[in-house]
Amino acid sequence: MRRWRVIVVAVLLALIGTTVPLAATLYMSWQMALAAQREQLGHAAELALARAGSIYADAATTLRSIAATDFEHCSPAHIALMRQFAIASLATRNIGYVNSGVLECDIWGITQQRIPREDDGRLQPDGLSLTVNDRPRYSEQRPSMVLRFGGYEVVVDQLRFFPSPSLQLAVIEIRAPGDIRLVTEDPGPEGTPIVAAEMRATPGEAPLASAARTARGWTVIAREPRLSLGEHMRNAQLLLLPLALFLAGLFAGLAIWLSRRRLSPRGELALAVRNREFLAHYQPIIELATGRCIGAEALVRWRRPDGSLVRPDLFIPLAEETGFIGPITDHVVERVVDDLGDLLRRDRRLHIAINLGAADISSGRILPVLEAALADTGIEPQQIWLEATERGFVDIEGARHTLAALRRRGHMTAIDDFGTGYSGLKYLQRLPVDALKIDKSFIDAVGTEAPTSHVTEHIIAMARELKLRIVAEGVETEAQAAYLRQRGVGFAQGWLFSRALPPEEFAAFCTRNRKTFGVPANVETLAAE
Ligand SMILES: Nc1nc2c(ncn2[C@@H]2O[C@@H]3COP(=O)(O)O[C@H]4[C@@H](O)[C@H](n5cnc6c(=O)[nH]c(N)nc65)O[C@@H]4COP(=O)(O)O[C@H]3[C@H]2O)c(=O)[nH]1
Repeated sequence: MRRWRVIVVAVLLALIGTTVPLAATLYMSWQMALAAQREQLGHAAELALARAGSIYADAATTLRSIAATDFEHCSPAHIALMRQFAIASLATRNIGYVNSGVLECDIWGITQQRIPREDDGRLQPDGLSLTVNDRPRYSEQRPSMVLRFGGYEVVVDQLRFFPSPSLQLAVIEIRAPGDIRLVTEDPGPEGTPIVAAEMRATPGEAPLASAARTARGWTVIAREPRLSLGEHMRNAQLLLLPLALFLAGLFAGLAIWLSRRRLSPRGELALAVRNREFLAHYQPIIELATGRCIGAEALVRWRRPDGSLVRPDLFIPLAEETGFIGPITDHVVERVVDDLGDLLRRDRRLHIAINLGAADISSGRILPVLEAALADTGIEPQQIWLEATERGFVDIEGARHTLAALRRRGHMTAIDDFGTGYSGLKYLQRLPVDALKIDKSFIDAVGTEAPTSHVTEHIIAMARELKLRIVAEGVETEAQAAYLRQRGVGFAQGWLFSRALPPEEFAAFCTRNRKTFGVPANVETLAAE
C-alpha cells in the first residue's frame, strides 16, 4: 500500500470512527427517546382511563340513586333533593327530570325545556343512555356529557375527563363506550366541537409516538407532539454521548496507531518490500595493474515513490533486524540478472558481486534462490560473487556450510569490510573464502599519521599468506591506488575510478573502459583465475 493510501485509509478510519459512533448515538438516543416517550404516554393514558372510569361510575351512581327516589316530580322537595345529590357527587354538575321529551326541572328550578329527538343518546350496556358533545343546555357553557335513566338526566362536565391542560403532558383523546369521542373545549362558533388532538398538537406536526389504553369500553389515546421529543433526546444523549466520545477517541487512536505503524521506518520498509521499490547500482571493480574493469559490486538502492534514492546503510541494518533482508537480497539477485544478463553473457570475463545479509548466509536460503534465479539465464556461476560481512558469521558452522556450497557450485566468495570486526583472522582461517575486501576506513588511513595506517599492510600480508585475492574498497586518490599497486593488490573500487552507476551507465562505462585502457589479450580475468 502506498503512503498516500495509508494516509487516506487512516483519515477515512478516523472519519468513520468518529462519525459512526456519533450517528449511532443520535439514532439510539432517538430510539431511546421514543421508547421513553411511549412509556410516559402509556402512563398518562392509564391515569386518564382510571379517571374516566371513576367519573362515569360516580355519575352513574348518582343517576341510579336519584331515579330510585319517590318524590312528586319537580316539587320544591324533589328539586332540593336533586341539588343535594349534585352537591354530593364530584362529577355531576346538574341533574334534571325529563318527561315526554320535555326537561321539566333541574337543580336550579322549573325549566319546561323541550329536548330535541336526536338528544336521546346512545344506550350503554349498563342500561344508561349517553350523550356527549351536547349543545349547551341546562345553562351549561362547557361541553357536557349527559347520562339518562328512568326520566332523570345527570350532566357531567366533559373537561373533567382530561388531565389539566396546564400539565401539557400529552394530547389525550378519550372515547366513551360506543366509540363516542369526547371534546375538551366549548363548541366553536359553528357549533363544531374541538377535539383534544386538534387542540394541542402544533398545526402540521404529526405526533411521533402514541399510546392507547382500553378498559370497559373506554379508550384513552395519549399522543405527544414531535417537539417534546427534544427533551427525551437530550436525556438519552447525555447517557450515550460519553460512550460515543469514547468510541470516537478509540477509532481516532486506532487510525493514528495504524498510520504511525504503517509510516514508521519498519512499516515503510515493509511497504517497500511489498511494492518492490528496490534497484541496484553497480560500482566498477578495476584491475589495478591494467585499469581494466573486471566487474562490479551490486549496491542496492531504495527508490521511494517520490523518486528519491535511499542509501543502503540507512535501511540495511533495519532490514537485517526486522527480517526483510531476505526479500531484499532476492530482489537484488533478480535485478542483476535482468539488468546485466546481456552484458554478462557477452563478456564472460565480467563478474558481479552481490552482498548477502547475515540471515542469507547462516540459513543457507540464498542457495536455492541463486539456483532458481540463474537457471536458463546463460550467466555462469563464476560470474556471480557473493560478499559476506562478519555479521553473517555469527553462526560460523552455518556460514561455512553455505560458503562451501556456493563455492562447489562455482561461485566466488568474499569477506566484505575485512578488518572492521574484532575476529577477522579467525574467520579467514576457518571459512572457505576466495577473496578479501579491505574496508575503506583502512584505505583512507593509507599514507596518513592515523594509528590504523599500517593495518592495510598487515591485511595484505595475511591475505597473501592465505592465497586470497584482494579487493581494496573506497579508493579515492591516485596515491592510494599507487600504494596498493606497489604492494601487489590486484583489484580496487572507489570514486577514483567510478561511483556506483545505474545499469545502463555501468554498461557504457565498461565499453569506454575497454577503449581507454586497451585490454591486453593475455590478462586473465579474476573469474578465470
Ligand atoms: N566515500 C566513498 N564511498 C565509497 C567509495 N567507493 C565506494 N563507496 C561506497 O562504499 C560502499 C561499499 O559497499 P560495502 O562496503 O559493501 O557496504 C555496503 C554494503 O555493506 C551494504 N549493501 C549495499 N548493497 C547491499 C545489498 O544488496 N545487500 C546487503 N545485504 N547489503 C548491501 O551497504 C553498504 C553501503 O553501501 P553504499 O551506501 O552503496 O556504499 C558503498 C559505496 O557506494 C569511495 O571512493 N568513497
